[in-house]
Amino acid sequence: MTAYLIKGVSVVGGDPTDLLVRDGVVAESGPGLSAPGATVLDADGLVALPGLVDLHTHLREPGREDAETVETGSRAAALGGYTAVCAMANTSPVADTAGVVEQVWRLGREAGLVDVQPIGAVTVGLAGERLAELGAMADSAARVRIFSDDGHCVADPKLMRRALEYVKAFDGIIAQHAEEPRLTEGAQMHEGEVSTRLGLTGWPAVAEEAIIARDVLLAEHVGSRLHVCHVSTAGSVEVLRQAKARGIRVTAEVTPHHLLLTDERAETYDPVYKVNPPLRTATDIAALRAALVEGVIDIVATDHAPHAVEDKECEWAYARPGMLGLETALSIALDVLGPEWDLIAERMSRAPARIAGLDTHGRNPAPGVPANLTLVDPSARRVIEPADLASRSRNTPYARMTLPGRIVATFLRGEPTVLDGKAVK
Ligand SMILES: NC(=O)N[C@@H](CC(=O)O)C(=O)O
Repeated sequence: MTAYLIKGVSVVGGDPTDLLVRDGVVAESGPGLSAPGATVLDADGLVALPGLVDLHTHLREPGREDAETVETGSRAAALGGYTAVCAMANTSPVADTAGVVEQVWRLGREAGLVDVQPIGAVTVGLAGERLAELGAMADSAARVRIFSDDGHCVADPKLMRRALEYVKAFDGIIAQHAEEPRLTEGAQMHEGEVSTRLGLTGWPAVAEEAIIARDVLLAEHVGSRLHVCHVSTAGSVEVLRQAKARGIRVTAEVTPHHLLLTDERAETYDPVYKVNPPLRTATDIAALRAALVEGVIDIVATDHAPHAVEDKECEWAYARPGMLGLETALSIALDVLGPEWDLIAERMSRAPARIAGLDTHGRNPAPGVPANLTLVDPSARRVIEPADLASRSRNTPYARMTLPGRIVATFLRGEPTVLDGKAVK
């Protein structure tokens, strides 16, 4: 196994130092290290972060390998600075059995570019009618701890209660896609001034907030762990703030796109901006950013949602919701938060690793820590070219935008998955 001596790197924003990566761990750190035989990487001006961890990735395999595979999504993740991703269950077949979650887990190991931790479905076929085999998925080789019907809300309160009760036995989590379906029938975008002007059916903020309010109370009642996917409204932030103040065991994520883009993008009628939950208003964005800094929202998660060309390049009403995220997330975080490295490390690596129970991830590079880390050039600026992305899909909302920051290298257990900004395999 090659050793790597990373020279002059700022670890999570600290003073420049050297890191020796050997045998899968950070073996030594400190200024002026030497290591005969090690490959030297000049990291002058670069920042080392713990490898990013994405709690919300759609890898599309099995079923829609034309949009993404475990391998192409893993490569996109590594290029984005990630060392672990949690793969959502809305595949075809749905990841609602031990067999399917083990298949996804095994494909992740074979690709070997990031650790792929499957999420299991809450209900059979995501149909919202009866619980999937949560225990069998938890006991499987994939050791599933997070369950989600993402793409669909677990709308039935009794089923949601049962799911929360069931996973409590093994300290599992229900990750809810908070959308009261009766309030979003036919919805095409955020309900507000822009939807009225465009004449598109709206997805009101209350459809999200009502489910979060219900679910935090259910989680409190049952004493179980709830995670709220892709929080998108200022009102949701207030519900979460109150829930946390009451000591309810709830965590929440926000996506990069909900931190940056508003519903005015729909004026272009370009379906690349169609997403669930929809892009909201500048007021919502301000509240989400503040909540992320404050910790009311725990993490940034990408909701990387690749879609094939025919599912995206069509009329707005027929386009699938969702946008790419893995290869641009860190740049958006830098743009939105500035070079707040400890905050970025916490919200994009340490906290998601803790929530998901991924013990070998989410630790600042230091002697003895598994070498899951990424090196960022904060001074670089890059123009996003969809054709250059490693994802099999092209539905990035940031096409031709100039964004700050570039991932120079990513290490998974001491082995580079990305070097010089390029995937190693
Ligand atoms: N976030 C999205 O807009 N899309 C998700 C599922 C979903 O939440 O609708 C997808 O799987 O494509």
